[in-house]
Amino acid sequence: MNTDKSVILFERAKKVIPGGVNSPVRAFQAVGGQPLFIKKAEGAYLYDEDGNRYIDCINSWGPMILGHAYAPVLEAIQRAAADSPSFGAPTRLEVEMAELIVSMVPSVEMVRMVNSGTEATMSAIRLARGYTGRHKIIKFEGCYHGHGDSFLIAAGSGAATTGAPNSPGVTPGTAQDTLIAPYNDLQAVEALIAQYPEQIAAIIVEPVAGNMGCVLPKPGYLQGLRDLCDKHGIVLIFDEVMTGFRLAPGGAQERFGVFPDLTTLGKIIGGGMPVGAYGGKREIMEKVSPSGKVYQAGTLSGNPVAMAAGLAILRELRENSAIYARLESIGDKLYKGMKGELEKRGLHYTMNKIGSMLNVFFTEQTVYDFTTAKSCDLQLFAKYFQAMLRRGVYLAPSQFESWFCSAALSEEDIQHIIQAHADALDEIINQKA
Ligand SMILES: Cc1ncc(COP(=O)(O)O)c(C=O)c1O
Ligand SMILES: N[C@H](C=O)CCC(=O)O
Repeated sequence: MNTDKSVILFERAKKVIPGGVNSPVRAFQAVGGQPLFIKKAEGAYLYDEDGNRYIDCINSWGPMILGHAYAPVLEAIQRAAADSPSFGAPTRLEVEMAELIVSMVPSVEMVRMVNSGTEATMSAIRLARGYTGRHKIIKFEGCYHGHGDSFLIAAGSGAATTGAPNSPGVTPGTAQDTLIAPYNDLQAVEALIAQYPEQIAAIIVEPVAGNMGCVLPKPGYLQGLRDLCDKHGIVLIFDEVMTGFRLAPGGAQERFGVFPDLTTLGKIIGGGMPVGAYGGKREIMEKVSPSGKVYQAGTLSGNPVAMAAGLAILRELRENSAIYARLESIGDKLYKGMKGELEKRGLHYTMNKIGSMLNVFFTEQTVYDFTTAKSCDLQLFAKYFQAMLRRGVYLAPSQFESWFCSAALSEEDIQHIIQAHADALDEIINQKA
């Protein structure tokens, strides 16, 4: 595979962009080799600068749920851009977007648009603090909520691969207000609440974690968090930046039937444009400025081009329930096919899956939190990643990320991925022996 153009671009990039990338995980540090520079994408495929084609199993980290260059989204973007890309004033599109989100996400009564998932989570905890008058928050080891200071403590995703889950630059004052518990451990949460009575403003959780690989909540875990929050006057925040509109039209909360006070959204709501949102109970959301005193603002918030793209995709997801059936079936086929290939070889590596999120963990332990996720053989994952890439399958370049399938994958693509997985296993296991 010739990747000369990517090699040259990376050399140029490293001179002018820290690490050569605009987001750390893209640098391939966890898997070796060097990143591919992508020139275009269509449907299920990415094309790099050298013209190589890859089946995309990340889909821009989630947003491209219906595949790349999806025609209704492109048309909506072009129409909106022709009217000028930004006004910095209220628009009809924002109202339609808010109405659509409220109609789809069960616990959201009011919503505020921002520009990224990070902004959404930062704003949500500020709001929870303003609402409760308390300072501390609980987050879970290996969960990632963007790069706000309060969240870069025991963080997953790229932070887990760069060896900096607790980022330098976060002040001790900020860090002391973030309390950490293992994912899926209700007793640890109870212990923190007992240790800091009436001091905890919010519990923020990925209802299905995707930033330590795909890790599912144990039965009763989310309801347990809900009950603890109700008992102790704590705001429950579901970070549905990944799971929102992916696991169901109403996200993980619809799928599990557990409803938070606040929800953070991103990725899919922008259809590939930079968007985030936070929303929830009216009583809490009305504390946001200018109806309330909790300040939050944004020059480009509710940007018309981003709203148009998001509306095009959300309308499709709301109106066409066959899409979710297709996503479930894709996830099932990949899971069964790939698991079958592991079993045929007597390999007991763990696979986790829900809907169209899944991944293979190179550990024999059941993976239910960050400690078990970290038991993976990361070198083996790196070899697997490279072996899949050589076979034209583009995975997230880290063990601590979920796969995100798109509905654009054909039966042929699914079989290609399963065959690539089988061949990659043979290659890396032979190398190991
Ligand atoms: C669960 C979760 N929350 C928040 C974020 C932050 O979103 P963004 O990268 O758009 O700032 C991400 C992804 O990065 C995420 O996966
Ligand atoms: N896990 C992150 C978001 O989903 C990966 C994207 C990034 O950090 O660039």
